[in-house]
Amino acid sequence: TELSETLQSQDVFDLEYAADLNITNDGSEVYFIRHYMDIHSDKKLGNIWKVTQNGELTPVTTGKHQQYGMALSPDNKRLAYISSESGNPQIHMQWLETGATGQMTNLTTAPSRLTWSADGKYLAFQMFVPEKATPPVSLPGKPEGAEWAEPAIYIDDVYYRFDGGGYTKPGYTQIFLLSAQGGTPRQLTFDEFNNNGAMSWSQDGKQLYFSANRHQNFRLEPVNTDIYRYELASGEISAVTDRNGPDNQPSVSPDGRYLAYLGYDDRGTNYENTQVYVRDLSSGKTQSLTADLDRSVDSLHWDGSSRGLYIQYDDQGKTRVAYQPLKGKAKQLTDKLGGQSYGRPYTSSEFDVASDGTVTFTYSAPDRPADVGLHTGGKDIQLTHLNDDALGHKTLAKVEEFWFKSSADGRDIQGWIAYPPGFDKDKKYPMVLEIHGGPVTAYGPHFAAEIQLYAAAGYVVVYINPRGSSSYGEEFAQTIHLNYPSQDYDDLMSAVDTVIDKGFIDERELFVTGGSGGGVLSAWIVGHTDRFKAAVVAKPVINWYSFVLTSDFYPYFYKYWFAAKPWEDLEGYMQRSPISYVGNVTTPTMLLTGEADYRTPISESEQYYQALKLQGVETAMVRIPDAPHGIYKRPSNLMSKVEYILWWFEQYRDERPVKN
Ligand SMILES: CSCC[C@H](NC=O)C(=O)N[C@@H](C)C(=O)N[C@@H](CO)C(=O)O
Repeated sequence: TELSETLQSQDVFDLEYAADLNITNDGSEVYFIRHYMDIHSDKKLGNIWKVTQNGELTPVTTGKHQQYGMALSPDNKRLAYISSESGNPQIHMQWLETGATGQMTNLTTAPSRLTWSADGKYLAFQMFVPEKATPPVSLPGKPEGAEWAEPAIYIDDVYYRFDGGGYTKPGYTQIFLLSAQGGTPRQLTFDEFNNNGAMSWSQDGKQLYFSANRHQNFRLEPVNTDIYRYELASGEISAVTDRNGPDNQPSVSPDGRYLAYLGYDDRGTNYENTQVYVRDLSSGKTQSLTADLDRSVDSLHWDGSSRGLYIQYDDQGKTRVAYQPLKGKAKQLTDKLGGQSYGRPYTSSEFDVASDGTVTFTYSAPDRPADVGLHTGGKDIQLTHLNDDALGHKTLAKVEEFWFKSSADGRDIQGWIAYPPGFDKDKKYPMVLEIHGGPVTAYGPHFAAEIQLYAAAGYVVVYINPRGSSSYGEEFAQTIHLNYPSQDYDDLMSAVDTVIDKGFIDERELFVTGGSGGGVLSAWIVGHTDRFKAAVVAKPVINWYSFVLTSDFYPYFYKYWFAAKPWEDLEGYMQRSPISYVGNVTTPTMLLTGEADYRTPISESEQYYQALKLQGVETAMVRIPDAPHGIYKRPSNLMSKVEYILWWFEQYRDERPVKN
């Protein structure tokens, strides 16, 4: 295969994908955000497009903007969305019959969660309301015009920085009401809670349901959200749910009788199945519809007749939509969802449903990021082909599923092999083992620029869902509760052995990389075996003690991933930390992390780098300036990541290019 016909790292700027799918009531049209990568700003931008059932595409908005958060009005005549075209994010509206568009707000911070009332007269939305920060100290004696250093920053909140959001400012997210005619939004909530979960109106418009964590100790009980009811007439807020555990995504049925929501009883483990609950709003009687599913439901939409719900959940690396009636068994509709996580092959998708039951969803294929798909008449139809222009003439890696037994206990584990373009089974290839993070997430047969680029460089790429991954049920995910890393290491090694046994891998040319939880496991691997020629450990946790005390979401991590606080169980923390095994490492190991990663802070990578230096192991550190945990979010950072990983591996290939 000619090199020009395979994927090159700069091609990531040509990728597009669909998001924010909104289907019209009659199912004839789907509005969606067509995301694209802007090579000048190095950012993902997006405009609204419309696609009909026969695949006819029309632009709805245009311009180099970030447009998102789209919500089609109940009568399908207007489209509300958030756009940054005036310089900062504002609510905009388009009247679809005339194409007239208006900026509806002049807000000082970014709006989110646009939610139409059933009569189309109002939009509820949320916005952060800053509070005045008064530093406890002010310096005396500054002469007029003097240029002193920036003032010291005083912090006293539990959450003082968030990955991807930077250092926090004092204040809370509040709920607002905007007339669909525009004008001044009215603030509905004022208290010292983040009223920031999903919202749903009662059908008569008198109440607004929302989810939030409004417990006094909410900062240290990070997953204990509940559903609340806001009375528009009085401003009164009352709790609808009250259990220990998350309750979110409230959704009132079209006939106004029921409230559906998602949640689980918090048993303090690393994972519980998220179930669908339905409450009869007059009797208060509540039932779980998915207690027997043994999968986590990620989203739901009511059937137009209020007789059941369409639900989305991950299953063995794929994402499904099923119809779950209020009484009786679920009916599977499609398993073709995915494609929104275009860097690595995580499950990531969304769907919407028309009144007649036509389902639109993000259509996944291993060789394309998310397109718009439709499920109608029992069939799946791919409505858009957003990347055929950029990728259609390229030879991409074929992705093949395989199952194998883990050497630890014979457990069945699922994985995928991505074959280099022009693959010949009679030749021997180098292998890259690529490991996902989470750790409770799932990879699947979805497009991933990183996997495709390693394959385009000539590697057979192997990725699996080791024990602890989601999409296989509660027992599988809980296997690593207080036990990570553990036999997931054996699962990974068994995958390598299984693929070697197929006969086309050069056993001397094994490489390993992984990010975040996958960084933990790749560092664990080099501390436990020397069978890999080189490794790249991306954005890892190296030392659980320091991770819990530097990561943004620390009240969660110490509580759900460990039996005690770090100082109460030093031995347990260190026994599970890759740093404890650095003395065994001989594999050349490079670190790669964003400097603004507040999830797995770069200090984790620095510890390993310095330890490897002290050990005399070949190492290097790649720091990506300003990049948060999601390194891939700026296309050039995704390019840097892949180019550095491939470069590091090439240094240790037998027939390698001359080292510069
Ligand atoms: C309820 S927060 C749990 C942590 C969170 N899990 C979801 O992915 C997380 O951020 N984990 C990181 C340590 C991690 O491994 N992230 C993965 C997957 O998102 C990554 O590849 O970045």
